[in-house]
Amino acid sequence: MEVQDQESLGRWDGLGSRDASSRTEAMENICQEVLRKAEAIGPIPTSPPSSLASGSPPNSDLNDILAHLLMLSRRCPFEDVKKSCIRLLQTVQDLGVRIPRPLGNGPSRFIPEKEILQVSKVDTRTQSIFEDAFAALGRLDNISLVMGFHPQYLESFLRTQHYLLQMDGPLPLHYRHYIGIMAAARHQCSYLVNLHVNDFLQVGGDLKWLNGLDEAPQKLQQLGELNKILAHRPWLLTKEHIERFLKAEEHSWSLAELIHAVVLLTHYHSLASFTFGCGIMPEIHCDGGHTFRPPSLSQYCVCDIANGNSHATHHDNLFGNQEVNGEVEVLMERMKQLQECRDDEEASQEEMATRFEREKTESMLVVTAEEEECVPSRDISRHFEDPSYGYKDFSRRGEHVPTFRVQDYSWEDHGFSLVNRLYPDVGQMLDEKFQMAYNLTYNTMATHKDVDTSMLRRAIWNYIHCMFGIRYDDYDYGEINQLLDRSFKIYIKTMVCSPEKTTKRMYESFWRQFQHSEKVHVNLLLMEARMQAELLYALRAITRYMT
Ligand SMILES: CC(C)C[C@H](N)C(=O)O
Repeated sequence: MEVQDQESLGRWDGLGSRDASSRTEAMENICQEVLRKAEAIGPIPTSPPSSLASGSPPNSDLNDILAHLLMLSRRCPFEDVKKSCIRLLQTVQDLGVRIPRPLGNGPSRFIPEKEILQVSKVDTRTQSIFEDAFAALGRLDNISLVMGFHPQYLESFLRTQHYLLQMDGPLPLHYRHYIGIMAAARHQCSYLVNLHVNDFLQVGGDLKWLNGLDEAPQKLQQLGELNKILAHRPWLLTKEHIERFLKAEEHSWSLAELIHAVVLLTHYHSLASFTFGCGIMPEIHCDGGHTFRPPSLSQYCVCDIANGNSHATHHDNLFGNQEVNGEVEVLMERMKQLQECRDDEEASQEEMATRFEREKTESMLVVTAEEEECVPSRDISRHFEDPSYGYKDFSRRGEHVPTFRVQDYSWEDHGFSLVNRLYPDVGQMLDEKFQMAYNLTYNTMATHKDVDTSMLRRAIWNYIHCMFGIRYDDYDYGEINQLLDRSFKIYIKTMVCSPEKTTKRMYESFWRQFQHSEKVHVNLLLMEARMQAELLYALRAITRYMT
């Protein structure tokens, strides 16, 4: 693998104890509380009260605990805790209390559960990363489970996220989660909104703020505009925007606070892309992740009943895969040819610039399909004003995206050192994470081994930057059209620009012969490239303000 020596990166600090016994004790306390509550309910009704018909039984405290126990019984990486949760649920059920069951099959709507869980079971390294993540947050979320396909990356991701959210830093803890909510809400990502609403309340956040940005402090309200621009048109950020933050008479921001906020915003915009891009399911203990209703036959797909399938991939066959045979080989052949031509033909600077401009303009015109509207499970629009301000508003009009030349402002030479100066360890962590995503390879292409995939991975990364107007003058953008086909571009464009519109069909229709782990790998590239692009614009504006 081309990645850095993982051991040298070390484990992240301050993650709490990995010793399971203290956790078990805490679990036992919860268990006893649940039992006490369960007994207090008294005789259990044989026919469900009307509130059950809507899927939510009356005692919501108890329900929360039961939902939590259910989550732990499925997701806790410590076997002993997991077992005691299962036992406890059983006991509660024996008392006649209805216990919840998970909705859906596993962490992703797109990837069969069996494939994801297999990975976490066999690999001891992944197992220990999962344990650390659990110890830090008291949960192992679906995002981490899916990223578990790529443990080196996951480790770097979690270390950064943990640092941004929980370690010493310029912004107070509840602000951090609130900013996460604002950023996720920009993309209607109820999955991330729900997670951070819980965290926000847990660190003492004020319930009132959740009614909308206008009920949050002035200081956070100021971020609304930045959130919007960064998420949809980062090239419009100017030093005047930055100035408004730093020079505000009241509620002004320090540079360090602003950098912290910018990193959080970009982190959650791109994580929303990953969430939709991989079809991440609601967490078991959150809204939409479980139900108290008994299973009803009508909810099953007939094919499931007929063939005992518990996941949805059998629908794949309906598309027929005749025409995709050989897709990988064709792509590999193209890579080989490009490699050969690279050596004997050099295009002029003008020609290279034209190729970039052409690709940039074309990328604006790739349409993201809109047939399947997504329904957010919680009313999150209240978290941000002006919900109409999205990518489509200007892409339809064919807005001109100015060109940003990396030789004038790059992450390596400029952005990195600015972040490092103002929020030291984070610069380092982001840098490691970017490199990890960019360099990660297993030298495979579907079933083929020992393939150098750097050309393909670079094309993906540069295509995303190209959509944001960012140009590398040593890259021949002609390669992109050779390597990325239409359905792949549609997926990329949707996932990066309007992630909430990503559909299962889009996920299935690109790279049909590739493994799910490779599609997740693609998502990591997309997510990190997007984050870096947004950051570059924000940091450039900050630098311009400072000089
Ligand atoms: C995204 C994929 C093309 C990655 C490829 N499987 C590799 O290991 O490099």
